[in-house]
Amino acid sequence: MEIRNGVHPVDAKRFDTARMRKEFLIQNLFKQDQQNLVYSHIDRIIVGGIKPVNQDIKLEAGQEIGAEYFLARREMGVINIGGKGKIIVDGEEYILNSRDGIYIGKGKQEIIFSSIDKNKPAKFYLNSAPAHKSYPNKKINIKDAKPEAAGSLENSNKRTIYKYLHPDVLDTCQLLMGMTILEPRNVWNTMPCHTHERRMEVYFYFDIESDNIVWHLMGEPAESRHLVVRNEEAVISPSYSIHSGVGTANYTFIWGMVGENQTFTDMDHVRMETLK
Ligand SMILES: O=C[C@H](O)[C@@H](O)CC(=O)C(=O)O
Ligand SMILES: [Zn+2]
Repeated sequence: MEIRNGVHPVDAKRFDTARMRKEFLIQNLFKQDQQNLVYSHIDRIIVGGIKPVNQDIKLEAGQEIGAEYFLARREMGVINIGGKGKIIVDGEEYILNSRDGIYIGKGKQEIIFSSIDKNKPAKFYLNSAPAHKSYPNKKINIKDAKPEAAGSLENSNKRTIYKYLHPDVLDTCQLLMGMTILEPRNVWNTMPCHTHERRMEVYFYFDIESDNIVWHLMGEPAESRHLVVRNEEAVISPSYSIHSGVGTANYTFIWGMVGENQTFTDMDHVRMETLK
């Protein structure tokens, strides 16, 4: 498991492109037949990709977690962005089509990921956070997720925010997770932007076709920086950082949040004139 430390905003001001990418960008998430996890010391979120092709993948804890099994003291959300897949949780089978998600609660011991068709492998994107109470597993189809229409054509940011792991959909200890889909010819996300001092967030961008890119904007509002993000890459966003982006074409992203509360609207909105 790769470990990432937190970054102080005063230090982050001095980072060059390479250092920005080293600290905040997560690349190569999906490695064939491997579990691939990044552990951030920011709220101890784990971000991962699992792409089973020729074999099933059983989720292993690793010494970084210091527990007998991965979810001994954690909870997890998974959204499949690839072909049809299957997750077996302590013997119970869940079939996940593309865009289906699942919440798996603390205490579940054996979690096995597989693809139904190895020519169209599943790609399981996961977020996990510390948890101290066990809530039931639940599969979430995009139709079960709580949708919120956002943006406008005039601002090139017409999109729908689908809340998968959200108090209106199911109970979790702290993890919130969802997927935002931009409409064709709309390229901006989360602008006007916000921070949320009480939660950190991770954005995972996908559906970026061919050689298009997303310019992900981050940093303190008056000290903004960018990361050039390619398909299936994620960005760690500390609480002090804005998280917004503009693509050279439309794209989709999954956001995950952990921290102090689960109030989606608890955002510190940034006025446009504050941005620098
Ligand atoms: O705190 C909330 C998160 O930043 C996202 O849900 C925002 C988002 O998906 C969007 O505006 O498109
Ligand atoms: Zn946010």
